[in-house]
Amino acid sequence: MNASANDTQFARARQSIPGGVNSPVRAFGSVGGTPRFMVSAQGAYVTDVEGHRYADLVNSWGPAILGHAHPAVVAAVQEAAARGLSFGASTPGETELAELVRGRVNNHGREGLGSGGPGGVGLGGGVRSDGAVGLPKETRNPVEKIRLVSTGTEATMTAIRLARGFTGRELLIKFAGHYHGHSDALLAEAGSGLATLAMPGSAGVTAATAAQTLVLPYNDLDAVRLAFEEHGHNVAAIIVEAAAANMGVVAPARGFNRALSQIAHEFGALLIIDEVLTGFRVGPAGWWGLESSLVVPDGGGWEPDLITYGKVIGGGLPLAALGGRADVMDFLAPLGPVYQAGTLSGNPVAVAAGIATLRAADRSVYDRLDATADTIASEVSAALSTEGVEHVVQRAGNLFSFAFTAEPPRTYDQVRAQQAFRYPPFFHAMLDAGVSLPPSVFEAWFVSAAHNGESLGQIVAALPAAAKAAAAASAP
Ligand SMILES: Cc1ncc(COP(=O)(O)O)c(C=O)c1O
Ligand SMILES: NCC(=O)CCC(=O)O
Repeated sequence: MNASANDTQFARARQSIPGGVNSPVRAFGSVGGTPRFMVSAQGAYVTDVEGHRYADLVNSWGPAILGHAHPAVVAAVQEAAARGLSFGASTPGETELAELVRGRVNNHGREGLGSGGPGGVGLGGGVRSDGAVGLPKETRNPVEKIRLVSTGTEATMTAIRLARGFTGRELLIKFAGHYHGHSDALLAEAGSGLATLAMPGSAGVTAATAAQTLVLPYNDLDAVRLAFEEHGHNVAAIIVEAAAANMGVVAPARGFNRALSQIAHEFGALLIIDEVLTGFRVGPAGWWGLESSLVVPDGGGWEPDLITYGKVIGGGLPLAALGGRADVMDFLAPLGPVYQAGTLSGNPVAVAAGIATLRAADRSVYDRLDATADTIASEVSAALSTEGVEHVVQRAGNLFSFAFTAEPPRTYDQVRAQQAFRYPPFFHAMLDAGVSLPPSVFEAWFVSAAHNGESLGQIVAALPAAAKAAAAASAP
Protein backbone atom coordinates (compact mmCIF):
# COMPACT_ATOMS: atom_id res chain seq x y z
CA MET A 1 0.00 0.00 0.00
CA ASN A 2 1.29 3.49 -0.81
CA ALA A 3 2.00 5.72 2.15
CA SER A 4 -0.19 8.82 2.21
CA ALA A 5 1.38 12.22 1.60
CA ASN A 6 0.92 12.97 5.30
CA ASP A 7 2.62 9.74 6.42
CA THR A 8 5.50 10.49 4.08
CA GLN A 9 5.89 13.94 5.59
CA PHE A 10 5.90 12.52 9.10
CA ALA A 11 8.45 9.82 8.24
CA ARG A 12 10.68 12.42 6.64
CA ALA A 13 10.33 14.83 9.57
CA ARG A 14 11.29 12.12 12.04
CA GLN A 15 14.62 11.69 10.26
CA SER A 16 15.63 15.26 11.05
CA ILE A 17 13.45 16.42 13.94
CA PRO A 18 13.09 14.59 17.30
CA GLY A 19 9.73 12.85 17.16
CA GLY A 20 9.00 14.71 13.94
CA VAL A 21 7.65 17.70 15.88
CA ASN A 22 9.01 20.99 17.15
CA SER A 23 6.77 20.97 20.20
CA PRO A 24 5.70 17.75 21.93
CA VAL A 25 2.05 18.82 22.18
CA ARG A 26 1.82 18.47 18.38
CA ALA A 27 2.74 14.80 18.51
CA PHE A 28 -0.30 12.59 18.83
CA GLY A 29 1.36 11.08 21.91
CA SER A 30 -1.76 10.26 23.89
CA VAL A 31 -4.31 9.91 21.08
CA GLY A 32 -2.25 7.75 18.72
CA GLY A 33 -2.02 8.05 14.94
CA THR A 34 -0.06 10.46 12.78
CA PRO A 35 -0.01 14.22 13.37
CA ARG A 36 -1.46 16.14 10.43
CA PHE A 37 0.97 18.35 8.54
CA MET A 38 -0.69 21.64 7.74
CA VAL A 39 0.02 23.87 4.77
CA SER A 40 -2.45 26.73 5.11
CA ALA A 41 -5.08 28.23 7.34
CA GLN A 42 -7.85 30.70 6.64
CA GLY A 43 -10.65 31.89 8.89
CA ALA A 44 -12.10 28.96 10.84
CA TYR A 45 -10.21 26.29 8.87
CA VAL A 46 -6.79 24.68 8.55
CA THR A 47 -5.79 22.61 5.52
CA ASP A 48 -3.36 19.68 5.55
CA VAL A 49 -0.83 18.45 2.97
CA GLU A 50 -3.47 16.19 1.44
CA GLY A 51 -5.94 19.01 0.98
CA HIS A 52 -8.26 18.00 3.84
CA ARG A 53 -9.86 21.03 5.45
CA TYR A 54 -10.55 20.97 9.19
CA ALA A 55 -12.78 23.23 11.25
CA ASP A 56 -10.14 24.33 13.74
CA LEU A 57 -10.56 24.30 17.52
CA VAL A 58 -6.84 24.52 18.23
CA ASN A 59 -6.27 27.93 16.68
CA SER A 60 -2.51 27.78 17.08
CA TRP A 61 -3.04 26.94 20.79
CA GLY A 62 -4.63 30.28 21.42
CA PRO A 63 -3.28 33.19 19.39
CA ALA A 64 -5.78 33.10 16.52
CA ILE A 65 -8.79 34.69 18.23
CA LEU A 66 -9.84 36.47 15.06
CA GLY A 67 -9.49 33.32 12.99
CA HIS A 68 -6.55 32.43 10.76
CA ALA A 69 -4.94 34.95 8.43
CA HIS A 70 -7.29 37.76 9.38
CA PRO A 71 -6.98 40.36 6.58
CA ALA A 72 -6.16 43.27 8.91
CA VAL A 73 -3.41 41.29 10.64
CA VAL A 74 -1.92 39.98 7.40
CA ALA A 75 -1.92 43.49 5.92
CA ALA A 76 -0.19 44.90 9.02
CA VAL A 77 2.44 42.15 8.90
CA GLN A 78 3.08 42.70 5.19
CA GLU A 79 3.39 46.42 5.65
CA ALA A 80 5.78 46.01 8.61
CA ALA A 81 7.85 43.37 6.82
CA ALA A 82 8.29 45.67 3.84
CA ARG A 83 9.76 48.28 6.20
CA GLY A 84 12.34 45.85 7.59
CA LEU A 85 12.25 42.57 9.49
CA SER A 86 14.28 43.50 12.54
CA PHE A 87 16.35 46.50 13.59
CA GLY A 88 17.82 45.58 16.96
CA ALA A 89 16.76 49.04 18.04
CA SER A 90 13.68 50.56 19.62
CA THR A 91 10.64 51.23 17.43
CA PRO A 92 7.50 53.37 17.93
CA GLY A 93 5.35 50.24 17.57
CA GLU A 94 6.70 48.76 20.82
CA THR A 95 5.50 51.76 22.80
CA GLU A 96 2.17 51.68 20.99
CA LEU A 97 1.64 48.03 21.91
CA ALA A 98 2.67 48.71 25.52
CA GLU A 99 0.13 51.55 25.67
CA LEU A 100 -2.58 49.36 24.14
CA VAL A 101 -2.04 46.69 26.80
CA ARG A 102 -1.94 49.20 29.64
CA GLY A 103 -5.14 50.81 28.37
CA ARG A 104 -6.94 47.48 28.16
CA VAL A 105 -6.13 46.24 31.64
CA ASN A 106 -6.53 49.58 33.38
CA ASN A 107 -9.53 49.67 35.70
CA HIS A 108 -10.71 46.16 35.00
CA GLY A 109 -10.92 46.62 31.27
CA ARG A 110 -13.43 49.46 31.53
CA GLU A 111 -11.03 51.49 29.42
CA GLY A 112 -9.26 50.34 26.33
CA LEU A 113 -12.15 49.24 24.17
CA GLY A 114 -13.86 52.56 24.55
CA SER A 115 -17.24 51.18 25.57
CA GLY A 116 -19.09 48.36 27.10
CA GLY A 117 -18.24 48.39 30.81
CA PRO A 118 -17.26 45.27 32.70
CA GLY A 119 -19.74 43.13 30.82
CA GLY A 120 -21.63 40.23 32.29
CA VAL A 121 -19.51 37.37 31.07
CA GLY A 122 -19.92 34.23 33.14
CA LEU A 123 -16.61 33.00 34.45
CA GLY A 124 -17.65 29.40 34.69
CA GLY A 125 -16.53 26.98 37.33
CA GLY A 126 -18.22 28.75 40.21
CA VAL A 127 -15.90 31.75 40.47
CA ARG A 128 -18.59 34.37 40.08
CA SER A 129 -17.97 36.48 43.17
CA ASP A 130 -20.50 37.25 45.89
CA GLY A 131 -23.14 39.50 44.55
CA ALA A 132 -21.08 41.28 41.90
CA VAL A 133 -22.64 44.53 43.10
CA GLY A 134 -21.94 47.69 41.15
CA LEU A 135 -18.60 48.73 39.79
CA PRO A 136 -15.41 47.85 41.61
CA LYS A 137 -13.37 50.67 43.05
CA GLU A 138 -10.56 52.16 41.02
CA THR A 139 -7.32 50.26 41.46
CA ARG A 140 -3.72 50.70 40.44
CA ASN A 141 -3.21 49.76 36.80
CA PRO A 142 -1.87 46.18 37.17
CA VAL A 143 0.38 46.85 34.19
CA GLU A 144 2.17 50.10 34.91
CA LYS A 145 5.13 49.02 32.82
CA ILE A 146 5.62 46.22 30.34
CA ARG A 147 8.53 44.55 28.60
CA LEU A 148 8.21 42.62 25.36
CA VAL A 149 9.88 39.24 24.88
CA SER A 150 9.40 36.50 22.29
CA THR A 151 7.73 33.56 24.05
CA GLY A 152 5.54 32.86 27.04
CA THR A 153 8.37 30.78 28.47
CA GLU A 154 10.64 33.81 28.46
CA ALA A 155 7.93 35.96 30.04
CA THR A 156 7.38 33.65 33.03
CA MET A 157 11.08 32.83 33.39
CA THR A 158 11.89 36.54 33.52
CA ALA A 159 9.02 37.26 35.90
CA ILE A 160 10.45 34.71 38.34
CA ARG A 161 13.97 36.06 38.11
CA LEU A 162 12.58 39.55 38.64
CA ALA A 163 10.57 38.45 41.67
CA ARG A 164 13.64 36.82 43.16
CA GLY A 165 15.81 39.85 42.44
CA PHE A 166 13.23 42.26 43.86
CA THR A 167 12.51 40.34 47.06
CA GLY A 168 15.99 38.90 47.60
CA ARG A 169 14.32 35.51 48.23
CA GLU A 170 14.63 32.17 46.49
CA LEU A 171 11.54 30.00 46.82
CA LEU A 172 8.79 29.87 44.24
CA ILE A 173 5.31 28.44 44.70
CA LYS A 174 3.48 26.93 41.74
CA PHE A 175 0.45 24.67 41.40
CA ALA A 176 0.31 21.08 40.20
CA GLY A 177 -1.08 20.81 36.68
CA HIS A 178 -0.22 24.42 35.81
CA TYR A 179 2.04 25.00 32.84
CA HIS A 180 4.10 28.16 32.52
CA GLY A 181 6.45 27.21 29.69
CA HIS A 182 9.56 25.09 29.79
CA SER A 183 12.09 26.93 31.93
CA ASP A 184 13.78 24.77 34.57
CA ALA A 185 12.05 26.19 37.64
CA LEU A 186 8.57 25.60 36.23
CA LEU A 187 8.55 22.05 34.91
CA ALA A 188 7.70 20.29 38.17
CA GLU A 189 4.28 18.58 37.98
CA ALA A 190 3.46 20.76 35.00
CA GLY A 191 0.40 20.46 32.81
CA SER A 192 0.15 20.57 29.01
CA GLY A 193 2.56 18.22 27.24
CA LEU A 194 3.95 16.87 30.50
CA ALA A 195 0.43 15.90 31.61
CA THR A 196 -0.24 14.37 28.18
CA LEU A 197 2.96 12.35 28.29
CA ALA A 198 2.50 11.56 32.03
CA MET A 199 5.89 13.10 32.85
CA PRO A 200 6.22 14.28 36.47
CA GLY A 201 8.95 16.71 35.47
CA SER A 202 11.87 16.93 33.08
CA ALA A 203 15.26 15.28 33.09
CA GLY A 204 18.03 17.82 32.98
CA VAL A 205 16.62 20.04 35.75
CA THR A 206 19.08 20.06 38.63
CA ALA A 207 17.96 18.94 42.06
CA ALA A 208 19.00 22.33 43.41
CA THR A 209 16.65 24.11 40.99
CA ALA A 210 13.77 21.71 41.64
CA ALA A 211 14.18 22.21 45.40
CA GLN A 212 13.47 25.91 45.00
CA THR A 213 10.00 25.29 43.60
CA LEU A 214 7.23 24.23 45.99
CA VAL A 215 4.37 22.57 44.13
CA LEU A 216 0.95 22.82 45.79
CA PRO A 217 -2.50 21.46 44.91
CA TYR A 218 -4.59 23.99 42.96
CA ASN A 219 -7.62 25.57 44.58
CA ASP A 220 -6.39 24.57 48.02
CA LEU A 221 -5.88 27.67 50.17
CA ASP A 222 -5.09 25.62 53.27
CA ALA A 223 -2.07 24.20 51.46
CA VAL A 224 -0.99 27.71 50.49
CA ARG A 225 -1.36 29.01 54.06
CA LEU A 226 0.58 26.04 55.41
CA ALA A 227 3.40 26.54 52.91
CA PHE A 228 3.64 30.21 53.89
CA GLU A 229 3.60 29.41 57.60
CA GLU A 230 6.56 27.14 57.06
CA HIS A 231 8.54 28.97 54.37
CA GLY A 232 6.80 32.36 54.04
CA HIS A 233 9.80 34.54 54.69
CA ASN A 234 11.79 32.89 51.95
CA VAL A 235 9.05 32.85 49.26
CA ALA A 236 9.80 35.24 46.41
CA ALA A 237 6.58 34.66 44.52
CA ILE A 238 3.51 32.60 43.82
CA ILE A 239 2.98 31.96 40.12
CA VAL A 240 -0.49 30.84 39.05
CA GLU A 241 -2.33 30.50 35.77
CA ALA A 242 -5.03 33.16 35.95
CA ALA A 243 -7.44 30.30 35.24
CA ALA A 244 -5.87 26.89 34.77
CA ALA A 245 -6.13 25.65 31.19
CA ASN A 246 -3.23 23.25 30.77
CA MET A 247 -4.78 20.32 32.66
CA GLY A 248 -7.95 20.76 30.75
CA VAL A 249 -9.74 23.86 31.98
CA VAL A 250 -10.08 24.26 35.74
CA ALA A 251 -11.34 27.66 36.84
CA PRO A 252 -10.06 29.07 40.11
CA ALA A 253 -12.41 28.57 43.06
CA ARG A 254 -14.31 31.67 44.10
CA GLY A 255 -11.92 34.12 45.72
CA PHE A 256 -8.86 31.90 45.19
CA ASN A 257 -6.81 34.39 43.20
CA ARG A 258 -7.71 37.21 45.54
CA ALA A 259 -6.69 35.14 48.57
CA LEU A 260 -3.38 34.31 46.87
CA SER A 261 -2.67 37.98 46.48
CA GLN A 262 -3.55 38.66 50.13
CA ILE A 263 -1.43 35.80 51.49
CA ALA A 264 1.55 36.61 49.27
CA HIS A 265 1.49 40.26 50.28
CA GLU A 266 1.08 39.47 53.96
CA PHE A 267 4.43 37.67 53.75
CA GLY A 268 6.16 40.18 51.46
CA ALA A 269 6.07 37.88 48.44
CA LEU A 270 4.88 38.80 44.94
CA LEU A 271 1.96 37.34 43.00
CA ILE A 272 2.64 36.52 39.35
CA ILE A 273 -0.51 35.93 37.33
CA ASP A 274 0.22 33.96 34.16
CA GLU A 275 -2.16 35.18 31.47
CA VAL A 276 -0.16 33.77 28.54
CA LEU A 277 -3.14 31.63 27.62
CA THR A 278 -6.08 33.63 29.01
CA GLY A 279 -4.78 37.16 28.29
CA PHE A 280 -6.88 39.05 25.72
CA ARG A 281 -8.60 35.75 24.88
CA VAL A 282 -11.20 35.38 27.63
CA GLY A 283 -11.93 39.11 27.59
CA PRO A 284 -10.50 42.50 26.58
CA ALA A 285 -8.50 42.69 29.82
CA GLY A 286 -7.88 38.97 30.16
CA TRP A 287 -8.94 36.91 33.16
CA TRP A 288 -7.86 39.70 35.48
CA GLY A 289 -10.41 41.96 33.82
CA LEU A 290 -13.20 39.39 34.04
CA GLU A 291 -12.63 38.43 37.63
CA SER A 292 -11.65 41.74 39.17
CA SER A 293 -14.63 43.49 37.58
CA LEU A 294 -16.89 41.18 39.59
CA VAL A 295 -15.15 41.58 42.92
CA VAL A 296 -17.37 43.33 45.48
CA PRO A 297 -16.36 46.98 45.79
CA ASP A 298 -15.14 47.00 49.38
CA GLY A 299 -14.03 43.42 49.62
CA GLY A 300 -10.46 44.22 48.61
CA GLY A 301 -9.33 43.59 45.08
CA TRP A 302 -6.74 41.16 43.98
CA GLU A 303 -3.60 42.87 42.97
CA PRO A 304 -1.13 40.90 40.95
CA ASP A 305 2.38 42.34 41.10
CA LEU A 306 3.37 40.91 37.72
CA ILE A 307 1.29 39.58 34.82
CA THR A 308 2.63 37.59 31.89
CA TYR A 309 1.16 37.59 28.39
CA GLY A 310 1.77 35.61 25.20
CA LYS A 311 -0.22 34.02 22.39
CA VAL A 312 -2.94 36.60 21.49
CA ILE A 313 -0.62 39.55 22.18
CA GLY A 314 1.48 38.48 19.19
CA GLY A 315 -1.43 37.70 16.88
CA GLY A 316 0.27 34.49 15.70
CA LEU A 317 3.88 35.70 15.59
CA PRO A 318 6.45 35.13 18.36
CA LEU A 319 5.72 37.81 20.92
CA ALA A 320 5.04 37.75 24.65
CA ALA A 321 5.38 40.14 27.55
CA LEU A 322 5.66 40.66 31.25
CA GLY A 323 4.18 43.67 32.94
CA GLY A 324 3.31 44.92 36.37
CA ARG A 325 4.12 47.31 39.18
CA ALA A 326 6.47 50.06 38.04
CA ASP A 327 8.76 49.69 41.07
CA VAL A 328 9.16 45.97 40.34
CA MET A 329 9.50 46.34 36.57
CA ASP A 330 12.14 49.05 37.02
CA PHE A 331 14.30 46.41 38.67
CA LEU A 332 14.96 45.15 35.14
CA ALA A 333 18.15 46.20 33.34
CA PRO A 334 19.07 48.82 32.23
CA LEU A 335 17.49 50.55 35.26
CA GLY A 336 17.86 47.72 37.74
CA PRO A 337 20.06 44.76 38.65
CA VAL A 338 17.92 41.96 37.09
CA TYR A 339 19.18 41.10 33.63
CA GLN A 340 16.94 40.23 30.69
CA ALA A 341 17.52 40.74 26.97
CA GLY A 342 16.63 39.47 23.50
CA THR A 343 17.90 39.96 19.95
CA LEU A 344 14.34 39.73 18.63
CA SER A 345 12.49 41.17 21.65
CA GLY A 346 9.82 43.55 20.40
CA ASN A 347 10.38 42.44 16.81
CA PRO A 348 8.65 44.97 14.56
CA VAL A 349 6.75 42.44 12.46
CA ALA A 350 5.46 40.59 15.54
CA VAL A 351 4.56 43.89 17.17
CA ALA A 352 2.57 44.89 14.08
CA ALA A 353 0.64 41.59 14.25
CA GLY A 354 -0.06 42.14 17.94
CA ILE A 355 -1.27 45.71 17.49
CA ALA A 356 -3.51 44.74 14.56
CA THR A 357 -4.96 41.82 16.52
CA LEU A 358 -5.72 43.84 19.64
CA ARG A 359 -7.19 46.65 17.55
CA ALA A 360 -9.48 44.27 15.69
CA ALA A 361 -10.53 42.42 18.86
CA ASP A 362 -13.36 44.72 19.87
CA ARG A 363 -16.29 43.95 22.14
CA SER A 364 -18.17 42.22 19.32
CA VAL A 365 -15.29 39.75 18.89
CA TYR A 366 -15.44 38.78 22.57
CA ASP A 367 -19.22 38.44 22.41
CA ARG A 368 -18.78 36.14 19.44
CA LEU A 369 -16.10 34.05 21.15
CA ASP A 370 -18.36 33.61 24.19
CA ALA A 371 -21.37 32.65 22.07
CA THR A 372 -19.33 30.19 19.98
CA ALA A 373 -17.90 28.60 23.13
CA ASP A 374 -21.43 28.30 24.58
CA THR A 375 -22.71 26.61 21.42
CA ILE A 376 -19.88 24.12 21.04
CA ALA A 377 -19.68 23.25 24.74
CA SER A 378 -23.40 22.58 24.99
CA GLU A 379 -23.57 20.62 21.71
CA VAL A 380 -20.66 18.38 22.75
CA SER A 381 -22.16 17.86 26.18
CA ALA A 382 -25.56 16.98 24.70
CA ALA A 383 -23.99 14.46 22.29
CA LEU A 384 -22.04 12.80 25.12
CA SER A 385 -25.15 12.70 27.30
CA THR A 386 -27.17 11.09 24.52
CA GLU A 387 -24.65 8.26 24.50
CA GLY A 388 -24.62 8.05 28.30
CA VAL A 389 -20.98 9.14 28.57
CA GLU A 390 -20.28 10.52 32.03
CA HIS A 391 -18.60 13.90 31.68
CA VAL A 392 -18.49 17.47 32.94
CA VAL A 393 -17.98 20.65 30.93
CA GLN A 394 -15.12 22.67 32.39
CA ARG A 395 -15.38 26.40 31.66
CA ALA A 396 -13.29 29.49 32.27
CA GLY A 397 -14.83 32.29 30.23
CA ASN A 398 -14.68 31.21 26.59
CA LEU A 399 -12.11 28.51 27.34
CA PHE A 400 -13.54 25.06 27.86
CA SER A 401 -12.74 21.38 27.89
CA PHE A 402 -14.44 18.17 28.91
CA ALA A 403 -13.49 15.83 31.73
CA PHE A 404 -14.80 12.28 31.80
CA THR A 405 -15.79 12.29 35.47
CA ALA A 406 -18.95 12.69 37.54
CA GLU A 407 -17.74 15.71 39.54
CA PRO A 408 -15.99 18.81 38.18
CA PRO A 409 -12.28 18.36 38.95
CA ARG A 410 -10.67 21.20 40.90
CA THR A 411 -7.14 19.79 41.27
CA TYR A 412 -4.60 18.01 39.07
CA ASP A 413 -5.13 14.74 40.97
CA GLN A 414 -8.85 14.91 40.26
CA VAL A 415 -8.23 15.72 36.60
CA ARG A 416 -5.93 12.73 36.27
CA ALA A 417 -8.49 10.42 37.87
CA GLN A 418 -10.91 10.81 34.92
CA GLN A 419 -11.62 8.20 32.24
CA ALA A 420 -9.09 9.73 29.87
CA PHE A 421 -9.25 6.67 27.60
CA ARG A 422 -12.54 8.00 26.22
CA TYR A 423 -10.83 10.96 24.55
CA PRO A 424 -8.65 9.34 21.82
CA PRO A 425 -11.54 7.67 19.94
CA PHE A 426 -13.61 10.84 20.31
CA PHE A 427 -10.70 12.91 18.97
CA HIS A 428 -10.12 10.65 15.97
CA ALA A 429 -13.80 10.46 15.04
CA MET A 430 -13.87 14.27 15.00
CA LEU A 431 -10.65 14.45 12.98
CA ASP A 432 -11.98 11.96 10.44
CA ALA A 433 -15.07 14.15 10.10
CA GLY A 434 -12.93 17.25 9.48
CA VAL A 435 -12.67 18.81 12.94
CA SER A 436 -9.28 19.55 14.48
CA LEU A 437 -9.28 19.30 18.29
CA PRO A 438 -6.33 19.52 20.69
CA PRO A 439 -4.73 16.04 20.64
CA SER A 440 -4.97 15.62 24.43
CA VAL A 441 -7.74 15.56 27.03
CA PHE A 442 -5.47 17.80 29.15
CA GLU A 443 -5.69 20.78 26.79
CA ALA A 444 -8.28 23.52 26.41
CA TRP A 445 -10.34 23.96 23.25
CA PHE A 446 -9.81 27.31 21.55
CA VAL A 447 -12.52 29.04 19.55
CA SER A 448 -12.07 31.94 17.15
CA ALA A 449 -14.37 34.69 16.01
CA ALA A 450 -14.21 33.26 12.48
CA HIS A 451 -16.42 30.29 13.33
CA ASN A 452 -19.71 30.65 11.55
CA GLY A 453 -22.72 28.61 10.53
CA GLU A 454 -20.71 26.44 8.16
CA SER A 455 -17.89 25.48 10.53
CA LEU A 456 -20.21 25.12 13.52
CA GLY A 457 -22.51 22.94 11.44
CA GLN A 458 -19.57 20.72 10.52
CA ILE A 459 -18.56 20.41 14.18
CA VAL A 460 -22.09 19.62 15.35
CA ALA A 461 -22.61 17.06 12.56
CA ALA A 462 -19.46 15.21 13.65
CA LEU A 463 -20.54 14.86 17.27
CA PRO A 464 -22.94 11.88 17.31
CA ALA A 465 -20.36 9.46 15.88
CA ALA A 466 -17.61 10.85 18.11
CA ALA A 467 -19.78 10.51 21.21
CA LYS A 468 -20.59 6.93 20.20
CA ALA A 469 -16.87 6.21 19.87
CA ALA A 470 -16.24 7.68 23.35
CA ALA A 471 -19.05 5.55 24.77
CA ALA A 472 -17.64 2.40 23.17
CA ALA A 473 -14.11 2.99 24.49
CA SER A 474 -12.94 0.59 27.15
CA ALA A 475 -10.36 1.09 29.87
CA PRO A 476 -6.84 -0.01 28.87
C1 LIG B 1 -0.27 29.56 30.87
C2 LIG B 1 0.92 29.44 29.98
N1 LIG B 1 2.08 30.02 30.33
C3 LIG B 1 3.18 29.93 29.56
C4 LIG B 1 3.16 29.26 28.38
C5 LIG B 1 4.40 29.18 27.55
O1 LIG B 1 4.30 29.94 26.40
P1 LIG B 1 5.20 29.60 25.12
O2 LIG B 1 4.72 28.30 24.58
O3 LIG B 1 4.96 30.76 24.20
O4 LIG B 1 6.62 29.55 25.58
C6 LIG B 1 1.95 28.66 27.96
C7 LIG B 1 1.77 27.95 26.70
O5 LIG B 1 2.27 27.26 26.16
C8 LIG B 1 0.83 28.74 28.79
O6 LIG B 1 -0.33 28.16 28.45
N1 LIG C 1 -1.61 24.39 26.25
C1 LIG C 1 -0.35 24.09 25.77
C2 LIG C 1 0.20 25.10 24.92
O1 LIG C 1 -0.47 26.04 24.61
C3 LIG C 1 1.55 24.93 24.43
C4 LIG C 1 1.71 24.75 23.01
C5 LIG C 1 3.07 24.18 22.78
O2 LIG C 1 3.83 24.02 23.74
O3 LIG C 1 3.37 23.89 21.63
